[in-house]
Amino acid sequence: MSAVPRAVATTGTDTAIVLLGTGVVGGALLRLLATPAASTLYLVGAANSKRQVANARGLVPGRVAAALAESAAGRDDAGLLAALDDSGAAHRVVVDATASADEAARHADWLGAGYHVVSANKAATGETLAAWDDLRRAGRRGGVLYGDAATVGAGLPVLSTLRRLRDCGDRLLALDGVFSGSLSWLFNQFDGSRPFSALLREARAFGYTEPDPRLDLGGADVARKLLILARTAGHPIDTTDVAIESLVPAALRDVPLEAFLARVEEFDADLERRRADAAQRGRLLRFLARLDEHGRARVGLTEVAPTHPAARLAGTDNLFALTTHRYRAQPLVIQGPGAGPEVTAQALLGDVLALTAAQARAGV
Ligand SMILES: NC(=O)C1=CN([C@@H]2O[C@H](COP(=O)(O)OP(=O)(O)OC[C@H]3O[C@@H](n4cnc5c(N)ncnc54)[C@H](O)[C@@H]3O)[C@@H](O)[C@H]2O)C=CC1
Ligand SMILES: N[C@@H](CC=O)C(=O)O
Repeated sequence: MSAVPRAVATTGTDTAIVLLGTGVVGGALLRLLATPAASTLYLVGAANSKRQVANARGLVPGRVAAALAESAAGRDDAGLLAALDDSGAAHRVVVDATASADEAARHADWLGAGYHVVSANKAATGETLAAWDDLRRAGRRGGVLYGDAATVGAGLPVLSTLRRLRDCGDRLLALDGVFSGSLSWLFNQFDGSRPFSALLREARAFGYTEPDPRLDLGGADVARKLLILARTAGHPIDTTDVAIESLVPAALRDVPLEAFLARVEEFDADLERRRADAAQRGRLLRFLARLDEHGRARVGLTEVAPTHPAARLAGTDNLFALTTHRYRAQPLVIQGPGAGPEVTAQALLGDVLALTAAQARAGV
């Protein structure tokens, strides 16, 4: 068990956290928790899908992976929440770095019970409008905050910008761009020199894709981000309002993940044909998202000219073009890496630090 007594007693102003998910993003957050930037935080619990460790006096982030491997199998969120309660910390935070719909469905309960939630998991805010509304009500009831910076653009300052514009009375008119780091990377590389399937395997190895890459390739991950952005901007749109083009061949949509991963070559023929056809017209393929002035939303593969802003992205770059009432002659554009462990973990840490600071300012 990787527990060490904390060096000092709780001051009443510090922050205890439990971390759900110790994969690509959660693992990077554990590394960040060992840096001076996180010196006011202490980790009292961590879990993967099968095991958990908890100690109200604190865990050593660098020893969590080994402690999980040594622990008995079994998961129970109640044990992790008990560690938060027993910690005596002023601020108790659940960090969700899973892609689990079950954990996402618990966010509202945690908020209602007075735990702050910081999430990279989009399944809570990016699915039904009813779930979105529930979260907001629960946060108000519990008097706590919800950190969502990691859910869009892997922490690029998009949601914070939309909130600021909205606070100033500005209104989002349209939203355009590339909202997926993995799809950006894939189509930035896909020039016919290597099969799409080989690139997909590489993107997964880099940690850019969702645990199940069909969420990316099927457009659902981009649609979730579009919904989160639109709702944050005050447009109450629901999942059924987004037209989604899936790139996943019908035969691969419902097979188990392992079978899907063994058959990704089935993407190659169709995508290579689409790429070559576009190239003949002097155009490139990009996976774009758009919300127009009439509230119509679409995500899908689009042919763009080489001069299109999406054609000039590199790496995992995301691009968000926000056309608002006050930015209507030219959109406000935010661009930068939109996937990857370090930037996403930093977004989670930034949210934990920001909510602690906000509570301190409010005298909580
Ligand atoms: N990889 C990236 O660049 C980005 C990822 N995200 C989001 O971060 C989340 C995690 O992504 P990755 O770290 O890439 O996935 P991953 O597959 O590497 O890690 C997921 C982790 O969650 C754990 N897990 C699954 N169900 C759990 C449960 N019920 N309780 C506790 N742990 C559970 C798994 O055991 C694993 O440790 C996803 O929601 C993803 O959308 C967000 C922005 C960027
Ligand atoms: N799989 C996602 C990761 C970040 O949300 C993406 O590709 O953008």
